[in-house]
Formats: sequence, structure tokens, C-alpha cells
Amino acid sequence: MQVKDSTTSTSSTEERKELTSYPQENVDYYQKIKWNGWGDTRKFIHTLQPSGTVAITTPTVSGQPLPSLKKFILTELTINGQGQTDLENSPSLTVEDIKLPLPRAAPGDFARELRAIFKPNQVKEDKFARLTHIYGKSLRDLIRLRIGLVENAPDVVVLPESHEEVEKLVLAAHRANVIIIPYGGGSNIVGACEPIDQTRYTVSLDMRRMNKVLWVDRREMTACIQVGIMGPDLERELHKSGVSLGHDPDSFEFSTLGGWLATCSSGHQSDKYGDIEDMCVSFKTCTPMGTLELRNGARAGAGLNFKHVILGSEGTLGIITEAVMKVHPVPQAAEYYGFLFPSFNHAISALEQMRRSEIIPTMVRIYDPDETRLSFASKPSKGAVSEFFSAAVKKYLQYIRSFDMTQVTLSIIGFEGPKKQVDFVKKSCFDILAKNGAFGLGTAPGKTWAEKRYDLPYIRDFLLDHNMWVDVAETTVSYTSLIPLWKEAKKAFVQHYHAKGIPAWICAHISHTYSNGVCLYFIFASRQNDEKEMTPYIEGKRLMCDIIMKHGGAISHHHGVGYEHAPWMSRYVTQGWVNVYRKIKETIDPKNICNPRKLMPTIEEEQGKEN
Ligand SMILES: Cc1cc2nc3c(=O)[nH]c(=O)nc-3n(C[C@H](O)[C@H](O)[C@H](O)COP(=O)(O)OP(=O)(O)OC[C@H]3O[C@@H](n4cnc5c(N)ncnc54)[C@H](O)[C@@H]3O)c2cc1C
Repeated sequence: MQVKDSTTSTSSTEERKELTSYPQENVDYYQKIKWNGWGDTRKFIHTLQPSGTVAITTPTVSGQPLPSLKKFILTELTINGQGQTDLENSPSLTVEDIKLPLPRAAPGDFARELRAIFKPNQVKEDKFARLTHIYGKSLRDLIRLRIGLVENAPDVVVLPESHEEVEKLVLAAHRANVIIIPYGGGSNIVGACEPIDQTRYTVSLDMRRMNKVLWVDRREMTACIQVGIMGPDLERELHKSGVSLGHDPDSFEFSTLGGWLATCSSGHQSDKYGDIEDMCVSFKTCTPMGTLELRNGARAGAGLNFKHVILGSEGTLGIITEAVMKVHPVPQAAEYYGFLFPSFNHAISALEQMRRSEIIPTMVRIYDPDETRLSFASKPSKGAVSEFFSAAVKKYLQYIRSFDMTQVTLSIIGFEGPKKQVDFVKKSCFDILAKNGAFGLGTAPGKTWAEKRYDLPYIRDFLLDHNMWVDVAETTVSYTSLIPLWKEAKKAFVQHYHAKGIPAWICAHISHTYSNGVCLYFIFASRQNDEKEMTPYIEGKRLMCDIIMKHGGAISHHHGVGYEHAPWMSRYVTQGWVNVYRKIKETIDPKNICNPRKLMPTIEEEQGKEN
């Protein structure tokens, strides 16, 4: 093993600079995204104002107060009502404070081959480029960046612009035994892009310059797309031809088509348009054994569907460069409504009835009572009239409809498609909702949800700035196991931390629905200790995964595996399939250069010899 020196590598001032404003053309995405937090460097900054109120700055509003958020945090993150009286400060280190390991020397002819394949501005070796391609956006990643815990880094970041360049690079890397880690938006939260092998020269392959829609076929309703394209760019380009992909994950603004395919991603409207694997027709994958392609076509019954060997393979079998995706017309109507139910059970009962009726909305999100309260507490004040209306609704529900206000459950339900279809589906669903005690809030909450749907993750940065942490766990679970899992996970999580004298808070929502189950998504929070130790957090995450497995849930519905979930994979897919995967990997990538030590545990890890 090579011994690393912890000195910083050199870089030009221009490349090291984090951008806080960027009208410039030709700025790469990694320079526009927060290196130690979520999202765009220019917007969605939560701050604590001198008055003590939390405020948010967005591209359009500066310092908009969120009057209830601080009180909510201080009263909810407690043990038996006892907790902090004010928020503490825990600032992050700066880029300059962080020391990266020195880059390893490129083996053999590899450096010369890189220069032959790529233009100089496609190959970055500066500190900022290397630093921003080490981690994804998991809590563990952000904490390590904020405290400067960096043990390994890619030696070079390469930004390809075509399939042919990737093809040549992979073959050169195979010859030289160089590791390649594909990097899309870097939005994964499972350690999927992190270089773990410290012995070999490592390339982070940033796909985001491969961002073109190559063609749209309006007859077959398909589009061929370079997979480094980010969500908003993709939809903007498709809309020019009157079509849409309809894939809208919470990370939409900062993730790529390639990342979605490689992690089996799922978007808000998956109930109608399907998950990413349903939308995908074919793609090209550059592997050390050459490029693997699939035929286009509506469907094939000729043997195994090899599409599924690559989908979800998280860069461990090769690099996806271009994909043919199904598209659909930009919806004529898109209507989103808010409802309040007397309880989580009432909302689930309505959902099951809608599913059984086979007339289903485009999206159903159901927030449990704790997340309902978080949702209301994170809102900006809308003024006196709106506040009066909210108070009146509350009184009506409490005294006329006999709602127990501690159990109120918010749901956002959306309908998209041709207007006639939307009206038909809406009518059927509204009848079912009414029979299950739902109180309609109209389109205002739906509109707010649609406008703010990408904003919630920014709160995590604010919590980290104030010595707290928040993380998530999600799963697919059957209707039968849904409530038992929800109850046990919430109770066990809080008990686990309280037993150690640490405050804890947990909520959940249903984010995707199927005829045989749902995606149940937990959000949980606690306080950091002064040393920023990750053990307490990792214990909580393990606890959640174990409970999910106990109730027959999937180890992930849409966040993927990386190395975070790899320890559960033998139990989840069973050992037989782990062995099959290993044989496929050996065949396609015999030197293990493609994103090693992700997705499945190594034999040594299984035998407990490595962590
Ligand atoms: C705030 C937040 C919200 C999120 N919400 C959702 C959600 O609603 N739905 C959802 O599905 N996920 C969600 N995620 C998880 C994450 O956004 C998804 O896993 C996403 O698909 C990752 O895409 P990416 O482009 O960022 O990929 P990256 O994070 O860059 O990479 C993910 C994995 O894919 C591999 N990879 C990337 N590009 C390629 C390629 N071209 N060829 C081969 N392998 C490749 C990488 O090597 C890595 O293993 C969320 C994450 C965050 C932080």
C-alpha cells in the first residue's frame, strides 16, 4: 500500500475558487455546486438572523423569515421535553483548511494516453476538482468534508464529451490497471462515488459535459440522450420538442440521467410514468471488454433482459454513455391538491382503495403526523389573512370534524395528463378520499409543494451548521407490513438515542405507490457531539436498515447501495445472486477497475476481514 502524504496538491487560484456567482459561460457543474453541502452555491442559504429567527435566501427572495422553524427544532429535538434552549454554532472548515493526499503517479503510458484522448481543459488535477469528486451528498460525506476528514481522493478528474472518448479511456485504463469511477451529479447518499482502493491510480470520470439530447423521435416517442445531462437541462431540451421524460426525483436539479440509470432511481410521478427502468429502452455501456449495446424496440421476449445487468450496477460494470428513453407529451393538465386526514391510517386506507380501483393519481405523498408538523413549521409566513384562514380551518377540524390535531396527516395528491383523463381520475379519487375523512385544502398546498419540492434538503446544511444532523432511510414495503414497520422504526430509533441520553426525532412519509406496496421514507435527526463522531449516527442508520430488513422491506427503494448498504446485500438479494454478480463482474471487468468495492460486499468483507 502506498503511504500517503497529507500535503495539499497545487492548483491555480482560478480553479480553486468556489463560485458564489457565475454568469460565466463554460463553468463546469462541480464549480457551481456546494462542495460541503447540498445544491447551488448561490441560493437556499438558511441563516439565523440577529433577531434569532431562521430565514432563507432563494434566487428571488433574500432573508425570508421562517417564523416557526427554530421553535420547532428546539421543542422537538429533546428528551422528555428537556433540550437545548438555543441553537449552537458548528461552522465548517474552508476549502483552504482541507488537506488532500498527494496524487499518485500515473502508471505506465497512462498519462500520455490521457493527453492523446482529451484536450487539456478536459483533464483536471487541481485541488478543488479532486476535492469535489471524492464524496457524494450523504450525511457521512458532508460531516467528513466539514471536519476535513479526507483519506483518499481521485488523482485526476476527466470530463469526457463523447462516447468515443469514454470508450478509449476505459480501454486505456484497463491496460494500465487504473480505476475509473463514473461521477454524475454526485448526489448519491450511499458512498457510491468514493474512491476506496488507496493503492491504484484513480480517475473520477465527470460525465456532465456529455449533456446533449441527440435526437427525439415523436413517432416512436423515444429520445436518445447523452447521459451526463442534468435534470433541468434534460427537461428543457425535451420540452422544445413537446415531450417530457417525467422523471423527477427530489435531487432532480443536481443529478444526471446516467446516475439515475446506474442507481435505479425513482421520481415523484413514478406512479404514472414508472421508475427509471420502466422508461429506459436501451443504452451503450463502455466496459473493459468493449462497448455493450442493446437493441431499441418496444419489447423483447428473446431470453434474458440484459438491460437489467447494467441498470442499478452503479458504475461497477462500466460507464453508460448514451441512452434511448421513452418520452411522453408534455402534460396538458397538471393539478396538485392538498388534503388533511384524521390520521396516517385514514390516508393509507384511501391510498389502498384508490390502488384497488385501478384509477390512480400521478402522485400520492402522505406525510405522517410528525412530518406534517415539520411541513407546516418550515413554511414562511403568508401574512395575516392566510394565518387567520389556517386558524379557522384548525378550529373547524378540531371542533366540527373531531380531528385529533396530534394525528393530522397531510397528503399531496397530483394528477397529470390529458385534461379529460385528469378530470375522470380526479373525480374517482376525490370520492374515495372523501369516504376516508379527507378535508380538501384546494390547490394552494399542491402549488406550494410543486414550487418548493426541491428545497427541503437545504435545511440539512443549516442543521449541520448548528451541531445537529439529519439523515434518511427509505424502503419498499408491502401494505401488510407498512404500519408495523413504521411504528417499530419510529419507536426503536427514539428509544435507542434516549437510552444514551441523546435527543432524537423521526418522521416518515409515503413517496411512491404500487399495487403491492409503497416506498416508505424516514427522516431522522439528532445532535452531534463536540468531536463530530460518526459512531452515534452510524448506529442509528444500522438500526433503521435492520428494522427494514426484519419487516421484509427492500434495503433501498431508490437510493441505491454504494458501500453504505453493501453489508446488507447478501441478506437482501441472497448469497446465490451475490455469487452470480461476482462472476459477471469478473467477466466484464477482470481487473476490477470499474468503481471497485461498491454494490456488493467483497469476499473479505463478508468474512469480516475488512471493514
Ligand atoms: C437531497 C437528495 C434527494 C434525493 N432524492 C432522490 C429521489 O427522489 N429519487 C432518487 O432516485 N434518488 C434520490 N436521491 C439519490 C440520488 O440523487 C440518486 O441516486 C441519483 O440517481 C444519483 O444520480 P447522480 O447523477 O447524482 O449520480 P452520482 O451520485 O454521481 O452517482 C451514483 C452512482 O452511479 C454511478 N454513475 C453515475 N453516472 C454513471 C454513468 N454514466 N455510467 C455508469 N455509472 C454511473 C456512480 O459511479 C455511482 O456509483 C437523492 C439524493 C439527495 C442528496
